[in-house]
Amino acid sequence: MAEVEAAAHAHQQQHQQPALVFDAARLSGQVDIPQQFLWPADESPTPDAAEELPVPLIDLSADAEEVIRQVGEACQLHGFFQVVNHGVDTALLAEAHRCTDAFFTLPLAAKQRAQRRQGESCGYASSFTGRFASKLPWKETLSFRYCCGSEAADGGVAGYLVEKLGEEFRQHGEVYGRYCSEMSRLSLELMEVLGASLGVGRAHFRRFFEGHDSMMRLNYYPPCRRPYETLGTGPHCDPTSLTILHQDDVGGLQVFAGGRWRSIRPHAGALVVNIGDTFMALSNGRYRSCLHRAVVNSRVPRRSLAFFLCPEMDKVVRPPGELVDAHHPRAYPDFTWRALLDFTMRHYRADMRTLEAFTDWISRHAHHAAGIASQLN
Ligand SMILES: C=C1C[C@]23C[C@@]1(O)CC[C@H]2[C@@]12CC[C@H](O)[C@@](C)(C(=O)O1)[C@H]2[C@@H]3C(=O)O
Ligand SMILES: O=C(O)CCC(=O)C(=O)O
Ligand SMILES: [Fe+2]
Repeated sequence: MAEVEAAAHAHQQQHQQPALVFDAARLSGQVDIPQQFLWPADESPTPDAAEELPVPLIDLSADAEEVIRQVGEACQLHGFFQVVNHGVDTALLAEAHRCTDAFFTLPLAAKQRAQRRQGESCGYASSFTGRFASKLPWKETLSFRYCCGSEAADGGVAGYLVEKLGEEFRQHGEVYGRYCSEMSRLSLELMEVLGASLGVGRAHFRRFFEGHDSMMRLNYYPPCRRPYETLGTGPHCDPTSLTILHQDDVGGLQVFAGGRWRSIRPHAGALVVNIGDTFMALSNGRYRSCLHRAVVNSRVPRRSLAFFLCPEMDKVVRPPGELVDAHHPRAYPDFTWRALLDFTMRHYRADMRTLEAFTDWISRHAHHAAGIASQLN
């Protein structure tokens, strides 16, 4: 069994506790919550509303040079920006949120039909109770794969939902399938902008991500009576390449920038985009993957829809030659997304140091740990 999951399991056995289940319908109303959900004081959110982070709202229909400049500036600073006029129908956004509500308000047993199995990244996870022994996130998630190279036009999304939840979820699966296709289109467009802003041309990263093997995660944060001692999503950098997030109007996303936590206020119709660790490596460290988290509140549930662009599993992650020179030596070794995903699923709880820890791990465990069959750099 993998270390992080084994830790939770061993902890439960050692203390003779029954396996912890995050039954949101029950826990939401309780003041007395299991200690596994309580975060240490130095990591928990402060009651004073975090000040807002000024994240540029980039109009994708504006002048191309201006878009490239704004994206480049944000990515060098903290790696977060928002986009409007992105071409994603607001009715589709609303529909995806409705389907998300319908799923998470089902009885626990019905959601558990899609239970994520140990070592897998897809399926229903109620707070990762089987995976971590402490600092549990106050949320439920449903994750599935969107495979751009798949024969199915929807990347296999509807088929997955029907397989796990039954025929009555086909229509929801089709909605998420359309949503993912739109995210796929938008993320490839953004890859062109990122390539242009890094001076390697529009085609480079678009080509790299053609046939991508991505992931969609629906996050559902129930209200919590102890919002200043819990966290919806703990501090982490996304290990993936590019994240496109749509948050509802509740608010809760915070970014650690300029030495403090600041919030990204919801903006109707806007999508929040951030650079992940894998793109930070592809840009040879030029663009930043930034620490972020989600806080919860005592009043209302919060939803967010996250699309994580990921390369094909065995594609070698290596920056283009133009980004490597005497002043900019290689910041990270070659690796595959399969190896980094495996590292975060089995050996390391994602945080702000994931990429450094992964680099150390590769150097300590021979180069096959990077997923590269024949070359070391
Ligand atoms: C509280 C947490 C949520 C998270 C696990 C974590 O401890 C901090 C990292 C988060 C992260 C980031 C990478 C993956 O997206 C994820 C599924 C994981 O394994 O670690 C998430 C977890 C999450 O989103 O709930
Ligand atoms: O819900 C949010 O606003 C953030 C979620 C997140 O960071 C993630 O799913 O990786
Ligand atoms: Fe994230």
